[in-house]
Amino acid sequence: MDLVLETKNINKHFYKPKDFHVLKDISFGIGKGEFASIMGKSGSGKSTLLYILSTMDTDYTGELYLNGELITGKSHQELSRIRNERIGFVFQFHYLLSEFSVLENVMLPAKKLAKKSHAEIEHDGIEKLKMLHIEHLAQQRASRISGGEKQRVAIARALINDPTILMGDEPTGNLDSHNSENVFSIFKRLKEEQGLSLLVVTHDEDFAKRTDRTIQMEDGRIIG
Ligand SMILES: Nc1ncnc2c1ncn2[C@@H]1O[C@H](COP(=O)(O)OP(=O)(O)OP(=O)(O)O)[C@@H](O)[C@H]1O
Repeated sequence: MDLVLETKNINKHFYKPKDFHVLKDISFGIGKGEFASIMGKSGSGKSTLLYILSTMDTDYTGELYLNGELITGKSHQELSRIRNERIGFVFQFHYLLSEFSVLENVMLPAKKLAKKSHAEIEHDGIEKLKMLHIEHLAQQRASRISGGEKQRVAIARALINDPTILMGDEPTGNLDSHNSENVFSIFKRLKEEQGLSLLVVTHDEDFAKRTDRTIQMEDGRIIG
């Protein structure tokens, strides 16, 4: 199977207030079209790992590959481009710009990439909103929509540059069960209809059970 993401022996320490070995020999891969979840107790290292996988943290040893390409060791400028082009990220909180419209929020990462014209980006933005059944909210201010809708806008924004992998750090952590189910269905559909790969940290066992694979973490290690 083609791996969109692979890690080899990732180790990380925090040195303050004292030496703490937070990630220990993390080696695993995510295949194309795979929907994987990461579970583990609070403090087991899930967010720290996701920070490294999303190329935001470069302070570790070991190797990270995206689509077979070694990412470790690249410059911050290169990493910023790679992140914007290939990785979509959804957080527990939506981080939308509240004074901007829904469509403007969704368009932002594509504008930053500056590969397409404004009209093309707008067209893509509407397409993503349609895919998530929220095109009727396009001109609405982000501050004036519901929590569940905001998370769907955040997903649309994460998809605007057609990433190869979508990562989530407790993307349903702030949602009620109805909206959590909605987000799960969207992720499942993205996998099935678009062959998107997904890697989601969750505390929700029901969510994790329904993914293709759950990676269990304990004390900085993968234990299953
Ligand atoms: N900047 C830091 N400096 C020192 N220790 C840190 C730092 N960030 C996190 N830690 C510690 O590293 C460990 C792993 O943290 P991390 O946030 O990755 O856990 P987690 O599994 O995501 O937890 P949660 O489920 O509560 O979000 C914790 O013991 C935490 O206190």
